[in-house]
This record gives sequence, C-alpha cells and structure tokens, in this order.
Amino acid sequence: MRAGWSGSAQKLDGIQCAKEIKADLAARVEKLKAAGKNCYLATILVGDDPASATYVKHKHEDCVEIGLASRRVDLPQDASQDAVLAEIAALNEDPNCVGFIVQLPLPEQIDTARIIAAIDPEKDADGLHPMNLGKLVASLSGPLDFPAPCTPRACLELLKWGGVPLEGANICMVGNGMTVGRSFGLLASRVQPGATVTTCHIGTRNLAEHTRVADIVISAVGVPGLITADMIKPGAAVLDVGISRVQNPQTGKFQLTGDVADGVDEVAAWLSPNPGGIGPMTRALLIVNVVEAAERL
Ligand SMILES: Nc1nc(=O)c2c([nH]1)NC[C@@H]1CN(c3ccc(C(=O)N[C@@H](CCC(=O)O)C(=O)O)cc3)C=[N+]21
Repeated sequence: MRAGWSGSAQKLDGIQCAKEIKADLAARVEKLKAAGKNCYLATILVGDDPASATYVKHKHEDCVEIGLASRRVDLPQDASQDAVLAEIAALNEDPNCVGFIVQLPLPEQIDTARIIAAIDPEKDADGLHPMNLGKLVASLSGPLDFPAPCTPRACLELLKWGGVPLEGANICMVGNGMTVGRSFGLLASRVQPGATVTTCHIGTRNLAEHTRVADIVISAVGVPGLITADMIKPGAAVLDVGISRVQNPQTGKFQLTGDVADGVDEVAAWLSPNPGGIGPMTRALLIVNVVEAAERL
C-alpha cells in the first residue's frame, strides 16, 4: 500500500488508535503499581530472524511508553525444545510475570503447538493457548474474562474506533491462519451479535464473489496486491492485515507491504494502511491482554 492515497477512503489510523489505547493502559498500570502489584510482561525470542527481532523490540518500547516493566529472554537459533520449555516453566512460576509471548515463527526443530500449550493459559498474552481458544468457542457474550487473540481483537477495536457500523454487517475475512483468520469470526460473533462473518481461504473457489458483497473486508494472507479495487463494494471498509516484505525496484531496499493493491482507496470508504494499521494495534492489544490478566489477580 502506498504511504498516502489519492482516493476518498478515510484512513483507519492504527498508530493513533493504539496511542489512545496505550494512554488508557498507562493509567491502569499506574493503578496496579499503586496497589503493590509488581508485574511485568516477558517475551521469548528464539533465533535471529530480523523481522521477529524488530517486532520484539517494538513490544518492549511499547511497555516503556506505558510504564509496564518487561523482560526479554533471547535464545539462539539452535536452542532445543527443552530449553524453550524450561524458560516457559520459569515464567509460569514467577508470580510477577503476568503475561508473556513466545515470538512466532519458531525454528523448525521446535514443535510450536507444544510450546503454546506449555504456557500458563492465564499468562497467555497472545490468546492462542488451546484453553483460551476453547473458552472463545464456549463463551457467547459478556466481558472477556480470559486472554483472546490480539490481532482479531485489534481488527474489531480499530473498526469501532473508526465508526464503521458492525451491527448486521457482512464481514469477509480472507485468510484462515492461526493468529487471525480462524478465530476472528468467533470473537466478532461474541462481541457484535448481528455481524455475519465469511472466512475465505486458499480453497475458496471465487474469492471476489465473497469480497464484493461484504461491508467489511479483512485480508490476512500475506500476498501483496491480492485485494484489488474491483473486488471491493463501493463504500466498504477494508483492513489490510497481511504482511509481506518486498524489494523496492528503485532503491533495492526491502519494505513492508500489505495485501491491498493501489486503487482500493478510491472505492472503499474506510481503509487501514499497512504499515500503520493493524500492526501497532496488535501490539497494543497484547498489552491489553496482559493488563487485564494483572487486574484479574
Ligand atoms: N507470538 C507472536 N505473537 C504475535 O503477535 C506475532 C508473532 N508471534 N509473530 C509475528 C506476528 C506479526 N506481528 C506484528 C506485530 C506488530 C507489527 C507492527 O507493529 N508493524 C508496524 C511496522 C513495523 C516495522 O516497521 O517493522 C506497522 O504495521 O506499522 C507487525 C507485525 C505480531 N505477530
């Protein structure tokens, strides 16, 4: 997605919305501290993938901004599964650690599902533990009293913040991955009864047939240019969630890009850019999960 757009779509500015969420979190962290709760967020990073290292660095910067203590655990690329499980066990045991994440993807010698399952569900800042995903299936309404997946939460918060009507909306989720697509519908149906969510994926026969009738299209695939203007109903809201790194032909530099092609800004009424949209929101919701966990203690 180009940095600015010529079309009429209103920008769903994830940086601004995240800033407001973080201001609220700072006040809540202040209260936790006043109550004598000495809590921190931890990250476990295995290996030296530059993108993962950047994400983790941003997460700790967010914590500094909010006034929440944080701790980094960095393990080498060839770390064994037992070494990662030992770090998880230590964080599970530490009463001051109120939430943590294991940055994904993990090196191939490590079984991701086993790692996620080893996290104490109450400290699962990503909301991806099978217990929490199970609670998401089982709980139909009311306030969330368990951690829920950050990026789906981020999508709903950004839509609400931008004033996009959700009541009765047709939402087309493009992508069926663990972190976004699979659970979005569950979260959406729970907090917004009345929205109809269709989840499309690699096996969907005619993707445009589904996107074209949607009031809200969320693309979380990681294929640059997948969503083109002709696939969008005029006046729809579009969230660009997928992340790819592409080389700029002019400069040779690698840059981040989403799934949404140029020109969608001329058809959509709302558009979240990428970067600058769901990425910063996901980080903010990660800390929401952690602060909520601390408040429950
Ligand atoms: N356990 C785990 N939890 C995650 O939540 C998780 C993960 N693993 N692995 C990778 C994905 C991806 N993800 C992003 C978060 C923020 C930005 C973000 O803030 N992006 C900025 C740009 C950042 C930059 O310039 O590099 C933006 O969109 O404006 C992007 C991507 C979280 N993930």
